Parts: sequence; structure tokens; C-alpha cells
Amino acid sequence: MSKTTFVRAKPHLNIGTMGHVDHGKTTLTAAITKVLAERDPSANRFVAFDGIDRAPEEIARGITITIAHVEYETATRHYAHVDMPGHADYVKNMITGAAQVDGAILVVSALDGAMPQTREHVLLARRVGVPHLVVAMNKADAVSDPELLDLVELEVRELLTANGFPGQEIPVVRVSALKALEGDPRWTQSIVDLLDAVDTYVPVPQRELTQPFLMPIENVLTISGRGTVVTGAVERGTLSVGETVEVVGLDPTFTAVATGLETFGKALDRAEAGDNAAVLLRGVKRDQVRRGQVVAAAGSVRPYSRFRARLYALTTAEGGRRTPFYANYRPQFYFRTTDVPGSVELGDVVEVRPGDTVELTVDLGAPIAMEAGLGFAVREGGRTVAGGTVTELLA
Ligand SMILES: Nc1nc2c(ncn2[C@@H]2O[C@H](COP(=O)(O)OP(=O)(O)OP(=O)(O)O)[C@@H](O)[C@H]2O)c(=O)[nH]1
Ligand SMILES: [Mg+2]
Repeated sequence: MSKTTFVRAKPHLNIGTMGHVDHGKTTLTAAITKVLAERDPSANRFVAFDGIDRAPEEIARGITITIAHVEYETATRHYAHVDMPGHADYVKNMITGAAQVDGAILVVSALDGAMPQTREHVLLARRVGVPHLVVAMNKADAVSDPELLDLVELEVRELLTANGFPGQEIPVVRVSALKALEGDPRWTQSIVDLLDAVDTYVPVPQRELTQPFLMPIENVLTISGRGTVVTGAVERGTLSVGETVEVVGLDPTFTAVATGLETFGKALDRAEAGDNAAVLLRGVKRDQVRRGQVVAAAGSVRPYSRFRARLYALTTAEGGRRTPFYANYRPQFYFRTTDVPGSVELGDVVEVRPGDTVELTVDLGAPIAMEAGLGFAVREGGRTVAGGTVTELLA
């Protein structure tokens, strides 16, 4: 692992771009790194469009990780930024990516306005608990009529309000990612304005530093000669080099020693809640670990496949089902970085209609590291149909 040490000088936040396909998420991500690299080259590196959109080489058990991370610093903060793809197929990855961000930049093309995936992403952001959004009204260079820009802004604010976000307060910044990338000063300033809005509107989250360490595994890599590295966003607690951890979920729990820690290619003595960390696990074979497991402080969390939950079935208008579901309904359950099939037991409840909130029992096809309060999404046929919270663990 790396020799350079990461200096924790500014608060670290995790953010991302989301929005409809082709609205300019990746171009904006590249433009942000370019503008910041020009302002402060000691802290920032320009990552070109190709460097973001390239399919990462890493493949974990056939699941290509389609969320790209870049890092950058403003005057006051250090950011890890995920560029979430807009294609409908990738919504599943967005669920896991979005769950870890402290805020997100919703990219809306000023040419098109809010489109189906804009709506789906806003809804998902609400459901998976993205706490703050800032809107980048992109491609503003291509719209000459200011009234049209006002209309799109109004429409986006209404969409945000309808989904429970403070639509009147959220900053909506008119930008051109493409022109900023080309170096046009007017539009370079628009990116600076957007970053200022993110710096001021998205608060530094309270990190759970005193809780037992937990990091959901997103990705697994092998470093030849050194061992197996697992990566992910640290959900809570801290982990220092040399500490013993457990790998929990899917397969029987086992212990391992964390012999190296890194963030963005720089060595860490201690990983903290909120960090994007890579953890080197001594003596662990590549096929012992996989996405969907968690790395946790020894004895702090156990795997369960049977639990009680409170579940909200999305209405048809929210993208949910058109028809009720009944006992033995078998959708996919999305927990942290993975999804597993499961079936429901309804007890006295006969049917669950779109819009209902119910208590039910779930039986998963594989055990997942779980605690009361853990949130999950329910999907079938490529769409989210319900959101839930674990209320009780059953043996
Ligand atoms: N005129 C104009 N075009 C833009 C701007 N930003 C992006 N584009 C163009 O819009 C197209 C899509 O941009 P991307 O950045 O790939 O969009 P995306 O949202 O990442 O797309 P997906 O990842 O496929 O969902 C490209 O042809 C860009 O050059 C902009 O500010 N102005
Ligand atoms: Mg893209």
C-alpha cells in the first residue's frame, strides 16, 4: 500500500452527482476537478471525462462496480465524489452509492428540464436518506431565453418539494460544465458558484466516531504479495492499523487483522466514519470476502436472515406497484452494498396495497449483518417498490 500519508486537515464529506442520463453528470465532475486544480494545484488534480467514465478494472464476483470516485478540495473541505450513472439499469448501484453520501448534486439539463430519471433519483434520494441536495442546472450555455431557465428552475423546485425536500431553499445554480471544461471564464465562475453552494448548504455531518467500527464492503482487490484489500465507505467508528476485525454476512463470520489502511492512495493510521477506505486484511484469500459483507469491530454485529420490519409500499405515482402483494411475496432486499432475495410473512395482514405501511416478517435467502434500525429497499423487476426499517431480529 502507499507511502504518502493522508493529512486530515479539513472536514471530509462524501457527495455525488445524480440525475437523468446525458444531463452532464460526468462532464460536471470533470469540470469541478479542472476548476479546482487550476485554483489550487497543490490540493487538486484534474480528472478528465475519460478518467471518470472509464469502467473500473475491478470486478467483484461478476458485478462491475459502476460508480466512479474522485477526490477534490475546496478552501474549506475535502470531498470524495461519486459520479452515479444515469442509466435505469444502474439505479441499483445508485441505491448503494447514494446511501453513503452526505449530500448530492442533482444535475438537470436546462434544455430538457426534469426527466424520468431526475424524478426517480429525487425519490430515491429521499427514500435512501440523502440528507441534502444542491441543483446544478447544467447546459445553461445552450439556452438563450432566461424565461426558459426560470421555468426549469420552478419545475425542479416543485419536484423537490413534492418529494419532501425544501424546494424553496435548495440552491439551484445555473452552470455549463462543458464550457467550464473548455475554460470559458463566465462558466468557470458558475462552477465556483456551485461549489460555494455545496460548501455552504451541505453541512458537515456528525460522524459516529465512538460507535464500534463498521464498513460495508463495496469492492475487493488483490495486491500481489500483500494480500486482499476491501474497500468501502466507513459507516461508523474508527479502525487503526493492527486491529482485529470480523467479516460478517453471507458466509460464516471470521476474524482478520487489518494490516494496512488507505484513502485515495494515501496511507492512513486510522480510518474514521465517513472515510472512503481501503483495508488490507492479512492472510485473507480473495474468495473469502465479497461485496455485501461488512468489516466490523469484533463481536459488534451479527448476521441474521430472519427479522421483523416496518415497511412502506410506494404508491404507483412514486414508482411502486400497481397491485397489492400478498404473503410469500418474493422480491429482492437491498441492504447497504448488496441485494438478497427474500420472502415475506404477513401474519394477520391479508394484502399490502401501494401506499400502505405495515409490520411484517422477512426471511432472507442469505444472512446479512443486521441491527434494529437498519434501513433497506425492496425492488422487483428493476424498480423500487418499498422501503423498510428492521425493527426486531429473529433467531
Ligand atoms: N451544451 C452543453 N452540453 C453539455 C454540457 N455538459 C455536458 N454536455 C454534453 O452532454 C452530453 C452528456 O454528458 P455526460 O457528462 O456524459 O452526461 P452524464 O449525465 O454523465 O450521462 P450518463 O453517465 O450517461 O448518465 C455530452 O455530449 C456532453 O458533452 C453543458 O454544460 N453544455
Ligand atoms: Mg456519466
